[in-house]
Amino acid sequence: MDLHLDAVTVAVDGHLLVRELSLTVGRGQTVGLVGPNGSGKSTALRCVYRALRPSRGVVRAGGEDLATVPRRKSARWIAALAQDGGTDLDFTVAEVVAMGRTPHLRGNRALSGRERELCDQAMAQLDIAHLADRGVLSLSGGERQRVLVARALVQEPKILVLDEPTNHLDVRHQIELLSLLKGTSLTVLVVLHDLNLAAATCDRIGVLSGGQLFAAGTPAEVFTADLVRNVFGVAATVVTHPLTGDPQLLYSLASANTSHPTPIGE
Ligand SMILES: Nc1ncnc2c1ncn2[C@@H]1O[C@H](COP(=O)(O)OP(=O)(O)OP(=O)(O)O)[C@@H](O)[C@H]1O
Repeated sequence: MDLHLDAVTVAVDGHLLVRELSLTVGRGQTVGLVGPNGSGKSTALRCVYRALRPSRGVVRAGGEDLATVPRRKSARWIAALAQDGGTDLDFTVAEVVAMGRTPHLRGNRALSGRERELCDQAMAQLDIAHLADRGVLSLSGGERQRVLVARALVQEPKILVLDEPTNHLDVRHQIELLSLLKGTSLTVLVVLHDLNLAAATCDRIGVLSGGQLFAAGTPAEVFTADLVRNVFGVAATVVTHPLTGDPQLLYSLASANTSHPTPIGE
């Protein structure tokens, strides 16, 4: 299922948080959204998983305007890992993962054998099977993050929306999660702060600055020294990864520009 943001604008209390954002994630593609803190990435994602309704513009999934799709139906299509996702209640890991099936359940129906197998598979894939009976409140940040990704996979969505999914993850789990995203046939829109991991993972990149799309294209098209300087205010050298051919950015601490770049359009 493809995902299309068409001139999405979000205004809150007179502030434009996202302006005229148009972005397409083709079926099965992984598109990364990058940009400085406060540039509107999470706000854009919230419009996709319907935590927020755009003030103007349309979000379409499979050609249908999400604003007109019943919530139960879109909950089956779209799984989200939000920045502040999770629960304050001490469910077990297995229970939280099984909650991913909620949009598919009617009444009090118990999980089928296939659904339980799906949960076990996701827990094994995210390396949390050994934590199945632990309360989620006792987990480390990275363990909890992996539980939430497993819950999203168990939902068997067509579209996966993830806001900084590598938060709290050690380097092995970051690589494992992003390899999983790269290998999946799902349509994925993911916010990432690590530009090198974004370049290695994503088919296409959208760069937000000041709530607007500053650039979009393949990682090689987008990640140039000029762009990184203009958008992030940082000097970087772009090299090609010797094994994968992906563009990778080398930074030097001495090159940090402490004056923040001016948001586009101001
Ligand atoms: N309800 C609100 N009222 C006013 N401003 C808001 C509201 N929600 C978000 N903002 C502001 O909108 C801007 C965009 O926020 P958003 O969370 O989308 O940024 P982001 O690019 O995801 O940032 P980060 O990289 O720090 O997670 C920020 O400056 C934020 O303070």
